[in-house]
Amino acid sequence: MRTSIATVCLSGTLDQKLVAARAAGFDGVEVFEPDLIASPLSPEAVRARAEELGLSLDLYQPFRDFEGVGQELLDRNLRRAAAKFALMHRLGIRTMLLCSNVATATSGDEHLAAGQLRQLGDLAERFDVRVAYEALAWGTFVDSFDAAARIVGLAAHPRVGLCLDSFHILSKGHDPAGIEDIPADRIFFVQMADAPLLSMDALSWSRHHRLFPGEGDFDLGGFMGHLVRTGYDGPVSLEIFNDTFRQADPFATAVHARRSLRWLEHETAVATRRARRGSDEGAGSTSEAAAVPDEGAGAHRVRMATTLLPAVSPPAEVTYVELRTGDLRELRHLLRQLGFRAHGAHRSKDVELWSQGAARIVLGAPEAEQDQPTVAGIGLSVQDPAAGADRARGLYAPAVPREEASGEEPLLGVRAPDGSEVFFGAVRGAEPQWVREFGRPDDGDPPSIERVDHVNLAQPWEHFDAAVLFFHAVLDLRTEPTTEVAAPVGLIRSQVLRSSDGVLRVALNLVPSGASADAILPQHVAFATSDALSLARAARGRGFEPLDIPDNHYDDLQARHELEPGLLEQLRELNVMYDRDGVGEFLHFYTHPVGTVFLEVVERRGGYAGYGAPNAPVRLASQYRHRHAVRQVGLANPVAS
Ligand SMILES: O=C(O)c1ccc(O)c(O)c1
Ligand SMILES: [Mg+2]
Repeated sequence: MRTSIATVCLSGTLDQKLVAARAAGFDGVEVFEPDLIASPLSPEAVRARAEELGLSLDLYQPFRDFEGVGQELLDRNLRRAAAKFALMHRLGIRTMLLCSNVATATSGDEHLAAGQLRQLGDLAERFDVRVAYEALAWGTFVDSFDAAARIVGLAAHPRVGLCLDSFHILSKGHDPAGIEDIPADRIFFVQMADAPLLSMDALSWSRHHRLFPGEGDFDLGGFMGHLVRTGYDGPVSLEIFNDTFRQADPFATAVHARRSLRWLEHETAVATRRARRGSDEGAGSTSEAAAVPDEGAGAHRVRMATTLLPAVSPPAEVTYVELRTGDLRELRHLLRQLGFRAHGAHRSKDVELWSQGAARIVLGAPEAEQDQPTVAGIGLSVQDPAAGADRARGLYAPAVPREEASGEEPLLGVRAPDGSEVFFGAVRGAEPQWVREFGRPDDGDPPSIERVDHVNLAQPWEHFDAAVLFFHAVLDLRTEPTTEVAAPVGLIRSQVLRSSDGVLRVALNLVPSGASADAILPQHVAFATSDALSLARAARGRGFEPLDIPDNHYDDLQARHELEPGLLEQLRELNVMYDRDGVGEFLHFYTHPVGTVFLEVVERRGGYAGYGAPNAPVRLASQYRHRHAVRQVGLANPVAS
């Protein structure tokens, strides 16, 4: 699959955009006109730069408001087009994008538009270029790909074809299956964009909220399946108008973009194979060959070569979560109060292990000087660790180097966009083999915590969407609807992703921009228990002081849920929070924050599937007060050590 990216997706200068696109491995770019106009590089210099980098310049865009106009304006539009065709000639670009008219069209007559496009085609022929007509979702008369396809069909000019943009088609709810009726040689260009389902006007949605494939709500794998069945074999390009990516580092965004297309290529390979299942070929090979036999007259012919990624290795267990901080004393203290046992130090690495049931916390010092604790990594056991790591690396996730002394279990690590690590290890009986590389656990009460329930990772604004894509593409975690939580420092956007069986649940939180200095970064590990109240009581017996929850919360709970008085009093006494959904109940309590990290204990009763979202504002306000109080008295949290 040939890949391309519109320069509008990236921040920086035109030259930086070209270098970033190449560095991320794109084959080509779409030159967005404002980027060229603002550049000090001549068109010839841009062409030379692209050649030097080994990038093709696939498209010049956009040309606007051409068709459906009166004769006088048409003449002017043709002169305007001639100037741009001459410019394209200097750039060495063969295809121009023409957006359907949103401003000057006075007629919706498709024969009139087609005749005008035919004249544009004649002009394009003189400059040896071609025109790809794209229906914008907010076009005055032409706002659907089938209308654009009819007009292109009527124009019947070899230099006039279509640009298909998934956003304009899917945002309007149009059925992309109709793409299969378009002759492949009429599809000149394809732009892929994802987006969250929002209720707003299409123009604002398109200009500000597009996302890279795999990050939004559109079925782009299905879209691509229709596309490849036409026989289209041209570039598949990304055109993502998005306020965040316009500000983020272009090199990071380009890698992120490339990962999204690699994922989409895989989904396309899957969709193509699924459509052809039952036919004899394809089942075993990983490459969807370009030369699929023609299945007779009228049959769709797949020509695009798409390659599968190694299969997802679904997590069988979260084997550990790694926390790093310069001062481990407070975390040790909290773990002990919650009933964890210390295994002591690793035999060759500078980390220590704490465990309870199958919940394991690895504590270590930060890689670089850093005072705030962080959730630094997640360990997973999977059936095929090598395949899991290969898939991640196939999706451009950097490998994390790790040394193993002889006899130690190999773990394969990759780095997520925010720098945290995901390690793959083998599934082995009751306990991972590496546990024995630490000391034997000290004595303690029988475990009340069973395992890690979920991990909550704070994401800086520029990594949030990349992290969603990373966890979705690498581990096939599925997104749940995003929620917004009101905190004293601003609105926190939260996105939960989970494996189909719920073994791995990751909640990503978008830290409000500008709030970082004083914000409680919502980063934590939650442990599952079958009896939160007993655990809270036992912890209190070990001196544990939970995060204090205001009485108002309990009064509100009572009003909403009419709890049995006995339960309500226990919740209130132990600072345990409560929620209920259609199927079950949720009891949960928190430690106070240690810097930016805290711990949570959760009990899911009767299949409760959520995370206590209604309680999050209360919890965030308590954490904020705690932090504020700590600051005011200028003390670290009391530590008995
Ligand atoms: O928002 C726009 O104007 C615009 C321009 C060019 C495109 O390809 C597109 O999809 C939208
Ligand atoms: Mg477009």
